[in-house]
Amino acid sequence: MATYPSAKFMECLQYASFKHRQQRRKDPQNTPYVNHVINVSTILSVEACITDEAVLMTALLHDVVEDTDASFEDVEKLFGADVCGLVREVTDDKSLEKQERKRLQIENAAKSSCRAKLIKLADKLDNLRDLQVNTPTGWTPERREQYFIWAMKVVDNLRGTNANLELKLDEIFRQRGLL
Ligand SMILES: Nc1nc2c(ncn2[C@@H]2O[C@H](COP(=O)(O)OP(=O)(O)O)[C@@H](OP(=O)(O)OP(=O)(O)O)[C@H]2O)c(=O)[nH]1
Ligand SMILES: [Mn+2]
Repeated sequence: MATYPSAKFMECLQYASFKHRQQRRKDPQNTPYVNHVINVSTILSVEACITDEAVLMTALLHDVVEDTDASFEDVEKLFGADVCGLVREVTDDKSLEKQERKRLQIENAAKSSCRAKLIKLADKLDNLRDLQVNTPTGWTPERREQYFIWAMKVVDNLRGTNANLELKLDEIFRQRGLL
């Protein structure tokens, strides 16, 4: 009989918390960055009832290549090709201009695999929940509002993936007057 959480899931949690250890979120409380990736994995497990372990592990690793010195090769060596392929799907190319990265998130959302779409939905849900209560340091109210508008365009290209997550996202968009 399988026991949970698995050793590889725990290793993933440890790796993510180590790699993000020096990063903080942009909220006024300077929350440790790892709280965000734990939230994304927890949303998928608790709110979306996902049991696909590679998806839950990738949620923990979804910003590790984008935002730390970890490489895809490191992730593949430690956690295998399946998880690494998913991390690739949810990683922005930081060498591109910010505007282009934002445009590509909208465009690439539609082309993503179903499993990557789940992680992208949970990622946006956590970021938007945070934005409902916080304005990131240095952001104007307009920039915060623009994030909701842009996030809805990304989410629109992820639809048909998980009814529960999409309902929760739509409730936020409704509250902002976007739906
Ligand atoms: N809501 C919120 N976001 C924060 C906070 N700290 C860091 N972020 C990150 O900031 C990004 C949004 O800021 P932008 O200025 O639009 O984008 P940038 O950081 O990529 O330049 C989000 O990335 P994203 O591309 O939308 O997703 P991802 O990078 O998390 O995958 C989010 O992860 C915070 O305290 N609250
Ligand atoms: Mn994220």
